[in-house]
Amino acid sequence: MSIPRSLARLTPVVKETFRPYQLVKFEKLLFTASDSRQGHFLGSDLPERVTIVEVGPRDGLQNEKEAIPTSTKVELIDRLGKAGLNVIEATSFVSPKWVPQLADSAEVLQLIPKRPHIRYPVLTPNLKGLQRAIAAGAQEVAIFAAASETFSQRNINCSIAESLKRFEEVVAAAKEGQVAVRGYVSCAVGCPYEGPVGPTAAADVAARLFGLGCYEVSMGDTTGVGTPATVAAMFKECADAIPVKALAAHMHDTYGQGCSNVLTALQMGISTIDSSIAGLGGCPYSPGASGNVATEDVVYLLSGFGIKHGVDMDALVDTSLEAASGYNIITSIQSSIKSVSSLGARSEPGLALDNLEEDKTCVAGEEGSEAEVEILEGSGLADVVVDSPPARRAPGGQHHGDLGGPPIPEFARKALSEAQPGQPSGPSKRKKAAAKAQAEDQTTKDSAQKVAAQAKAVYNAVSDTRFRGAEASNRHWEAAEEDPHAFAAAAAHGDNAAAGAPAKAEHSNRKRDGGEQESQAHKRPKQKGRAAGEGSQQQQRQLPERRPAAAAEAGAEGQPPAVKAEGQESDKGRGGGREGGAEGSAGILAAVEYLGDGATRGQQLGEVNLASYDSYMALWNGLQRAYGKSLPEGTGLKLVYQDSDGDFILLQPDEPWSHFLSNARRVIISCR
Ligand SMILES: CC(C)(COP(=O)([O-])OP(=O)([O-])OC[C@H]1O[C@@H](n2cnc3c(N)ncnc32)[C@H](O)[C@@H]1OP(=O)([O-])[O-])[C@@H](O)C(=O)NCCC(=O)NCCSC(=O)C[C@@](C)(O)CC(=O)[O-]
Repeated sequence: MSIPRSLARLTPVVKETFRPYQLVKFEKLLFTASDSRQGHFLGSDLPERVTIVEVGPRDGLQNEKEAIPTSTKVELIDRLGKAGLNVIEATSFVSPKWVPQLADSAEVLQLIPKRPHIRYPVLTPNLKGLQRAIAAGAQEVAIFAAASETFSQRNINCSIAESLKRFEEVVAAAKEGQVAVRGYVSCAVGCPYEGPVGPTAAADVAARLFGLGCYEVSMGDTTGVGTPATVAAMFKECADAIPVKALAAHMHDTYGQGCSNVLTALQMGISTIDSSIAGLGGCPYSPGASGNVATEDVVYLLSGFGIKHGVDMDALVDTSLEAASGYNIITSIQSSIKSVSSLGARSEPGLALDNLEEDKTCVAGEEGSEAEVEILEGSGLADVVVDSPPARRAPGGQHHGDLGGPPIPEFARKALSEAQPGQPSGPSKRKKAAAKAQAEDQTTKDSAQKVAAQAKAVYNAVSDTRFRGAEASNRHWEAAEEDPHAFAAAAAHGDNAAAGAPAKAEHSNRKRDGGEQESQAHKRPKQKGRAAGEGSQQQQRQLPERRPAAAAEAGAEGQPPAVKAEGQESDKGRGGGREGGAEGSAGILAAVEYLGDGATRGQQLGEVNLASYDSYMALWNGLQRAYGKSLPEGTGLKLVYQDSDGDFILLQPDEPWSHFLSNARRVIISCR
């Protein structure tokens, strides 16, 4: 697999993120249902063809912490087009102050080598965005409303009603310019600020957008909290309000429900699915939301049903691996976590169906043939050749992808079982041949042993890779506990965080799980947002103030935000019961240190009264105001705190505030 320089920065992390279809040529792995069952599932008619709207270049890249070069974005979009995706949401013409990652939208749109059969919609939040998009050559735009008031305010700085008024003029102007308009409804089942959203609220906004003239309305499970049950209820209500053909599903995968929710949408007759290459994505204004459902997973799901989608899986997977390695290490780790937890199930979609016809099932290597197993470059596993078909897991069998153990590729498992004395040895044809001629039997045994050895090597190497990853994380942690500054530096530095931050995020979440949960949105099994919320922090520096005016914030411009424990009104009722640390009856004092280089390393800056702040954003802003000017130019401010166990934790934007208050002993400002 050749990896273009501009796209790739192959990291060890990526080697751990593979899914079966990334190792084995797709068509050799896929299990499909028999022809007779194609298009039907549990009594529902599934669409014959699905349009995939690839949103990675927009939804994915809007969230990246590092600036992605324009040329890379253009290359990614072009490769996605070459892989067969014919609707690719290319970028956003939103305010660059709000989403700096997509500030080069005009250049991106202009530079994409346009292919006649491909559409390149772009997001436009207002008339200004539409005008910019049209000037850059857009032929299709998307407007985006929300079913939740708070999200609407946070995302586009206006109420739902105001946004719809705004969109009225956008749609009118677009029509005049013969530009097609798609609509989005964010938070269609849940809101990161308000919790569950009822189906009627979502359907109302969908109907309004459709009424304005959107040819299609994509229902967004922005935070990925939806399950087939809630998603079905939402789509049912929407389908009562607008034609099903005008509905699309835009699912995020925070809880691993993405594909299930996509299937639910398919069962309800929806034939347009949004997805994102490598599962990139999230929304800068939806703390904790993870990526969109991965395009590879959707393609795999569709292929399993024999539903047409027009995408070349191998080209897609190559692009995905390169995108994951070249763009965002953190995303790769998240997708690793995701794939580890569900790898077994993902590898065998057909097994969910009864009455599979053996003969119509493709496997990784027909008998007597060779299935080339493509192993990622540099993993030491290249050029493994397997000449045995894989075992198929009995329904209800163990999922080897579950956390706690490395996934065992199916073909490896089969080969290993063949090598066990007393085990049935492979397909019946081989058995018969062995019975006919002893010489042949000997050859078969030799071959099986060879395969077993190869498979074992694969398995060991896979285990090793994962094990090394875990070990690296542990080492990172041990080092962090010995030297908090080293940890803060590592956490503040994207590359170093690659090995340790997710582990810490998990660690931090485990800790948090024991603490008070502030809202539904925080009650998730694992944090899937950007580790340490770096993107949000970075953005926060550049964004207009959007915190409610009532939010408490001490400290005048240029002054430390709080240096005394007394006299803070907002301290009341907070911080009681905290042991140790500098804490007064009316305040929670935490030392503020600056993690710099050389002489500035570990410099004590002052103290902050944490109880003066009611949110992560308020604290961040206060510290930025107080100390930002004294930090070296270009310093990105990150917050690390030491908790009551002495652990150092990178403060995340969605950390339940009361938990943070009751645990933080020391705040360290780190920089990069
Ligand atoms: C809507 C606004 C613009 C309002 O932002 P605002 O600050 O309220 O707007 P304003 O009209 O007061 O303008 C403020 C400044 O922004 C400029 N401005 C204003 N508009 C534009 C524009 N279009 N392009 C370029 N510049 C613009 C404007 O000219 C002015 O510049 P200044 O005079 O200060 O120099 C802002 O809130 C914004 O850009 N928000 C975008 C947020 C966003 O992109 N969120 C992510 C996408 S939505 C999503 O991901 C969900 C989705 C779609 O995937 C579905 C799902 O998953 O649920």
